[in-house]
Amino acid sequence: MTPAARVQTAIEILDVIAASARDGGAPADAIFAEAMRARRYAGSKDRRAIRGLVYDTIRRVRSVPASGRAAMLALADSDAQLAALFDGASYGPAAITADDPRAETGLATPALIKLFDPLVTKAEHAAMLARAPLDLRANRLRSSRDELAMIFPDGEAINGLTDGWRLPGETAAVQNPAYAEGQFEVQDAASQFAAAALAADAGQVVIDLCAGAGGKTLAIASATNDEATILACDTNRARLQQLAPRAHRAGATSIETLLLNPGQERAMLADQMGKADHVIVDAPCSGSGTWRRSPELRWRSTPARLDRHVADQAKLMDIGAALLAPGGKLLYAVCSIIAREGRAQVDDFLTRHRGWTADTGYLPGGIGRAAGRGFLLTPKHDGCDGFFLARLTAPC
Ligand SMILES: C[S@@+](CC[C@H](N)C(=O)[O-])C[C@H]1O[C@@H](n2cnc3c(N)ncnc32)[C@H](O)[C@@H]1O
Repeated sequence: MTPAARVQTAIEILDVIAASARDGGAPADAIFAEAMRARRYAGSKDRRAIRGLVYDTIRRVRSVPASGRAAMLALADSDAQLAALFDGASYGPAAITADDPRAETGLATPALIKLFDPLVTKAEHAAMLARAPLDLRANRLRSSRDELAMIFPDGEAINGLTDGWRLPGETAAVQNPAYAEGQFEVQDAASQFAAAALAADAGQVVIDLCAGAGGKTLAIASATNDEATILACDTNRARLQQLAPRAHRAGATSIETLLLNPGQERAMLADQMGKADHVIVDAPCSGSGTWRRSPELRWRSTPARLDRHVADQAKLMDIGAALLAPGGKLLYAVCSIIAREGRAQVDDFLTRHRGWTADTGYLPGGIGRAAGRGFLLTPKHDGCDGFFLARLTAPC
């Protein structure tokens, strides 16, 4: 493909990504993969170049653009070589005209930035879109961080994490046979801190209320030497179904799964009420802490979607609280830096639930900053995804 044809292809893919972001459809990665399947004539160099153009554009444009072309032109405005490819050649983009619209650039819209936690000042913004490293978590049931260090000598330990091993972002770690052998999982440091903050012990009952594909469930099984009783729940069948093969690979046998029907969570969990030692609510959220990995989430953010997340989070925290035995611990976690999903959510919970207390001291020294009655981790301060955590103790 000519360089101009690659640009035009990237524009067409961006059109689909933008439409999907507006409608809440498939994520950018899936759209890109599908677009490449449909263009078998594109070689690996073409694919790499197109991917670079698509993601550089998404990083540059702050909200869903009117068109792929308007988005690409916003990138071309700061790249003369790219702008020169808009020359009207066949298969390339049409020449730039005086009234060609541009998408707006930046981290996020001013309205969205206003919703950030006060700790997320302007000095934090650049890191929120910087390229992320690849973090691994050694599975103690099959391996150790020292073994990962031998397999991936280019990596480094992660401050505060016994099992974490950090690699350059482009490392194809999952192609290493050690992955199929269950020696490690790919898991951002923030999620590893969250699972460790639960501090569950062997013999205890743990409920992971929003287990998804089980990232944190597996970390808990590893940390408890597979000797806790873990119930992993989710309303998303496709995600939850991924947990059994992952647990098998990891050698974890202490996990049961329960697919919940939305709206019937309490009834379906009736047998478990008041019994758990620990509940983790890793709630659905804006994902605003993960923009460096999924920059197109900025394009998906709307006030209505945020309102829905905030309502779901409150509901799930209340269910989590009801599942706990007296004195049990609720770990609330969201990969978000938006105050309504973090500190404000916890304040509201503590207003609704008298007698509960907010814990401290569950993060390693130097990790996270107090954000109300929880803690906020950010890419700049902590070198991981943006994450809000709060550990709350039920009255005895
Ligand atoms: C942030 S993700 C969880 C990620 C997962 N814990 C991990 O570590 O990989 C949030 C999950 O909440 C689930 N969810 C949404 N509403 C739910 C509900 N009412 N009950 C249980 N799970 C729900 C979503 O399907 C999604 O998998």
